[in-house]
Amino acid sequence: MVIPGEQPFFGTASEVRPDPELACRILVVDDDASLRRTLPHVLARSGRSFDDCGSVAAAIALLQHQHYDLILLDYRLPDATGLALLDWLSENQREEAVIMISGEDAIDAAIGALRRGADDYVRKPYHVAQLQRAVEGTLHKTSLERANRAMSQRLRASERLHRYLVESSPDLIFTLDAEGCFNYINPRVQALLGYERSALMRSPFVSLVMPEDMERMRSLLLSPRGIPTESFNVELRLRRAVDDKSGQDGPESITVSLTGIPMMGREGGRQASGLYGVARDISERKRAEEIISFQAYHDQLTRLPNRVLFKDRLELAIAQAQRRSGSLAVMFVDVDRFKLVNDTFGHAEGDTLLRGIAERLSATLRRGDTLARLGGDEFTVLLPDVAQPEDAETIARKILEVLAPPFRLSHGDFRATVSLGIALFPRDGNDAEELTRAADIAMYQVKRSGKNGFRFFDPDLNSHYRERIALENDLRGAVERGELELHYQPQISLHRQRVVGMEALLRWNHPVHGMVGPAAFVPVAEEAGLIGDISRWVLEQACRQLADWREAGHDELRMSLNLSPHDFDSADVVGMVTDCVSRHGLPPSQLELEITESMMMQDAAGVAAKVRQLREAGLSVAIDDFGTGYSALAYLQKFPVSTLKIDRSFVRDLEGPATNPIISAITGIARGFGLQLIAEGVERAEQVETLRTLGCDVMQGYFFARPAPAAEAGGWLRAVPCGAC
Ligand SMILES: Nc1nc2c(ncn2[C@@H]2O[C@@H]3COP(=O)(O)O[C@H]4[C@@H](O)[C@H](n5cnc6c(=O)[nH]c(N)nc65)O[C@@H]4COP(=O)(O)O[C@H]3[C@H]2O)c(=O)[nH]1
Repeated sequence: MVIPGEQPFFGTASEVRPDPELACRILVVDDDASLRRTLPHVLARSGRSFDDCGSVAAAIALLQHQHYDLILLDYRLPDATGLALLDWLSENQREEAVIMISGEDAIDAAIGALRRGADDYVRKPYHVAQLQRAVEGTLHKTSLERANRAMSQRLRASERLHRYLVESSPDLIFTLDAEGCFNYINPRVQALLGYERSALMRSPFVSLVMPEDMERMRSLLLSPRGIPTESFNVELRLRRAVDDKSGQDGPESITVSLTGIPMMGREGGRQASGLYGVARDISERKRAEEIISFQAYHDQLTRLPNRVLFKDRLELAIAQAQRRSGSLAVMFVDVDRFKLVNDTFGHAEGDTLLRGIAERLSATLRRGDTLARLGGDEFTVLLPDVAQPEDAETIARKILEVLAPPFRLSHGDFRATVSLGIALFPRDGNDAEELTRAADIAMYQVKRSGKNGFRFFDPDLNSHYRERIALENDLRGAVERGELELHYQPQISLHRQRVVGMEALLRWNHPVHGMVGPAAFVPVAEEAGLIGDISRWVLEQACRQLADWREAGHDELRMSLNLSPHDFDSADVVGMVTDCVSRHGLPPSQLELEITESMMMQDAAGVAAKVRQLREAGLSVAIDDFGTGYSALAYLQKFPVSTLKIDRSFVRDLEGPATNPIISAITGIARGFGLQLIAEGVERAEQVETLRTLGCDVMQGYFFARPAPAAEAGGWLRAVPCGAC
């Protein structure tokens, strides 16, 4: 369809109103030269201009280059009659008005002229006033005709424009009669709903409405009062035609936003004579809204309800149970050793396992139950209708059973077990939070007592675990919230009279409890699977600090930091450390990782191999509590460490020079294996003396300095802490 030009429908006043004063050109065609001279004077008016000529041929020559408003045409001309010029004008579809002036008596001449399109006929001799009247009258008439033509043209253009706008609208536009039946509908209906326009004419609008919305629309459109008299906007679903030809079924309906505007009767009555409706297809938007809302309330990985939706459902179930004095159960399910799968086989395998577990759990539960994934390896179950605790117990057993067969992962089969805690409403809590926490505590008790089982909440153990769980919850996100800090304790060489190393020691600046030591939270972090992130943070901070101190000129300084046994569970501990060291441009030997003797003894995740790789990468490795375990010597063969730290307990028991055979043995071992030796926990001057005489040079302890923030520790690099002086 051609888009009609956008002209204003109402032209300017001057365009449509006839105005005799308007500029106008008049051509006088007469062989009488004196008449040609006189007429312009006689007919002169402001805005009028005149041309003249004496023959038909001369007139045609002028008309080929010029348009006139009026021609005063003599009948008899030397080369032809004025009729010839009239013929020419008509052949050339010219719009000039013509007044034929003639000396012919015969009425036929006048009739002939008027038939051929002359607008008026003046017979010679004429009175001047007669000619003037004829001229005025003709000009007035032609200007009226012109205005009329312009108006019709605009009307046509406007009609085309409006039709175009309605017919090519992306929205469905229609009108309904007073009975709610279509009496106009634009072609868009074909594309949107698949119906022929003609098929819908005279049929009721509600026949297109889906059953879910039918009642609403029926009462809106077909109330006893008839079509509504106020505009309205509703969302509704319209039925699509079944496409038999293409065989494609497509969606059964589309969702539209319908704006209805009543068309009031012409008499200005209160009754609407029909309805003008515009329906916009909002199916896409609706679908997007549904997806967004699904994502907001569901876990992406398993597509199970998430924490928010679970809480919502639980609150609803509690309200219902309260009303009917019923009971319900909440289960907290935590996958045992999940972190091991994730760390050893990678996240993709971890995800597969979680999806598999979610599927099996879903299949075990009934329709009304809710299984949710809270995040990580934690699932919760809401059993909204349990008559007695045994019912929940039966389901818990079923869950353990259904998980028993191994899961097939690409690395091989994995037997997943879960720890499951159960809380009952109203016995263990009155609201969603209390119940979930109680189930969590019960689950935690299962974990502590060997995992792979279930347990009901036991209020006697409540307060202890509550604290513990609160700590764990606080600890989540402590890194992001910037609550962790590193303090540094100097390691001093007596011989060199300076600080040769710093041990990075973790602190948690808790918003309520203040500065918390690692002993209070590192085990919790390890159990909760949070230690990996914390260790990564410690490594990053310590390396950055060492790089700063090196830049300040302390380029021989060594940095020690503690790794958790759990860090060695992770496949990429070596990569993580070497990457961090090289990112900060540190010589690897300047970073010392402290591991404990117990880690070596367990060697569960191949600690020995990883220590070897770390050593091969040039890093230093220290045994932190050397001498506290057994068979220390045997381990030294297997673990190529670089440093032994004499445990605090031996230093504490030092009584006098050479009285401690263990320390003598350790110093001997260090010498024999070519290892560095550090005594830790040195608190008194006598201990310093004894250690010195036993051959231990590097010491660390409160005697020299307590661990302190980097700014203070930096000061010891310039002036050795006083104990060493
Ligand atoms: N009584 C006494 N104690 C002294 C003396 N000199 C130092 N200490 C304390 O002894 C601990 C030495 O650290 P550790 O044996 O590696 O033992 C550390 C280490 O095993 C662990 N830890 C510390 N920071 C981290 C860390 O970043 N990651 C991991 N995984 N564990 C850490 O927490 C343990 C305790 O750390 P802290 O509470 O900082 O306690 C530190 C330190 O403050 C002294 O003269 N007398």
